Amino acid sequence: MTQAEIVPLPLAPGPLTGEDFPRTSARDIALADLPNVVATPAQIRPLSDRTLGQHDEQLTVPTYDRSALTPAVVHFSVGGFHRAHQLLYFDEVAERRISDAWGVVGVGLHSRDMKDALAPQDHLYTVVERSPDGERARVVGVMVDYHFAPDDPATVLDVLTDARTRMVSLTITGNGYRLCPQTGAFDPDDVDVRWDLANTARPRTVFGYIVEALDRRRRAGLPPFTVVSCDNMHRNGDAARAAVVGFARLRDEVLARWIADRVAFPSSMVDRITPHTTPEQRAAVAQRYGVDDNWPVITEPFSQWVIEDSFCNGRPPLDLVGVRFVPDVARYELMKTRLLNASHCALGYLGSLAGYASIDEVMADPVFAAYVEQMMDAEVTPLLPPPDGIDLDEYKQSLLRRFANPAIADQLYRLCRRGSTKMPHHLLPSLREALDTEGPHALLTLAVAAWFRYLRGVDMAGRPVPVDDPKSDLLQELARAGGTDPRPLLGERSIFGDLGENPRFVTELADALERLERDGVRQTLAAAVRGSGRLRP
Ligand SMILES: NC(=O)c1ccc[n+]([C@@H]2O[C@H](COP(=O)([O-])OP(=O)(O)OC[C@H]3O[C@@H](n4cnc5c(N)ncnc54)[C@H](O)[C@@H]3O)[C@@H](O)[C@H]2O)c1
Ligand SMILES: O=P(O)(O)OC[C@@H](O)[C@@H](O)[C@H](O)[C@H](O)CO
Repeated sequence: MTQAEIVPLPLAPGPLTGEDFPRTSARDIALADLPNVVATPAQIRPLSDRTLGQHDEQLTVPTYDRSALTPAVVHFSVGGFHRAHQLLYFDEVAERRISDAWGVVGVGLHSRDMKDALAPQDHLYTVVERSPDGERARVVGVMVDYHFAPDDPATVLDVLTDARTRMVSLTITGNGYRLCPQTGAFDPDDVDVRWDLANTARPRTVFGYIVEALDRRRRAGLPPFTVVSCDNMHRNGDAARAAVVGFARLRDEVLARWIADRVAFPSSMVDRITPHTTPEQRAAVAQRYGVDDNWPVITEPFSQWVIEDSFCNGRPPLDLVGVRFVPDVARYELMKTRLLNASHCALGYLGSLAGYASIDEVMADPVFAAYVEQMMDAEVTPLLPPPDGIDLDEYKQSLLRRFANPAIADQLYRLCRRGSTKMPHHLLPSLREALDTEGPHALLTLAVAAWFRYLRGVDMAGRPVPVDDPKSDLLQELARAGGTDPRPLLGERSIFGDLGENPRFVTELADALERLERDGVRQTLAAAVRGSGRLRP
């Protein structure tokens, strides 16, 4: 294979450059045009410790001694995002010879797929960063082991109880916390929670594992580990604390108090848009880099991680590789979730109803691009706390560019999943605050209308759209029953709180639903943003 023209990778856009993933690693690679020459089947080699370095020269591989890594982090739910984000930072710590004390052990709870993919390749995998200008690929080596918990709960508990384990991190999705979105209370009646209380050595939930391991550590006189949530949720550290302590309380009040006093639950803001890997992308990675990776990850160049500086068993030296430790992460998290994640929800539902499949297609439509820019500027930004050194205009412009990145073609179905968890965290708070303060909110209301319409399971042309939500049965039934009357759905107080009792909002939402039905998505959006100067009449 030939070396394609190397062009320097622009740092991720926007004023937060200082916190972006560093580009100065010893084995840092430049963004390259896609190689023209592809590997022949004979040149494609499986990924393993033994074959490292036998792939295309553009594929950078770990240069550190993987066998020297100490397993210190246990991560629950290793999906695309964990592999594109947290593991890369830890990989960088090892690669720069900052420390070999922060190896990561992955744990899966629900599917054996990741174990089947990673175990045969010594837990190595490829991350490909793609931008419109090109891409670069890197093999990550910092994952030292992986367990599928239902196969071997005793081993997972042993690893968690091991004195070398100093941090446990989570990407278990918002639903995994079993907290009521409105009250924040832990659900003691969850069927898996009940199971875990009766089967402490064979838990099903993350909390069953964490609490049993903390109990064993307490009894053995070992210090606890820090629990770091990396899920997109408001104050995700508090959510993790509420769930862990809430679960422990159901077991043993003394243990619950020990956990509440001794365990640190820092909140974090995490950001890197990471779509699901498609079979075509896997094949392209094999052809371009000569590596047969069972499950590569495709992601964007931008990456950001801001963590509250609160650790109870040593802090990993992540500050040396671009992570920002701060006293309070709230303003970063609000900026990110209410601008990025809320926009993802809005564009996901509106774009899907209009027949689009990926967000770059949506952003290429000027009506949608103007809509989301206007929603962020006029309706969300005025409600955000003072940004403190962050240029919000630049930040929003960088979001528009990131959404429009055709090289990752982020799937709309991914953005539309779990609306019943995401809308209450990312979008409804802005809407509620705008209503309370008499602020503009027509575009946020349209996003809610689009979600309601999406829940009927078909787009505006009658084609099916996937409704992937833990509450899908109930929500779909209510959405279909209501039609353009939002009241049945708004009656779900666990999601909407008292929004359904605001007559003004109910009328506006009904009107938005009727307009979507009557005029279609594009025309409704165009009418809503016209006058902003962003869209010509
Ligand atoms: N993909 C991104 O762009 C991105 C960026 C920032 C944050 N995140 C967050 O990371 C989390 C995972 O996202 P992903 O993109 O890796 O998704 P993914 O679909 O690739 O992986 C999700 C993982 O979570 C597990 N999971 C699902 N429900 C669970 C539950 N109730 N309890 C425990 N585990 C559960 C799945 O088994 C899977 O391993 C989400 O909360 C997401 O908000 C994702
Ligand atoms: O992963 P979810 O389902 O919580 O949300 C979908 C996307 O909005 C999200 O994954 C973003 O891509 C991510 O938050 C970017 O950092």
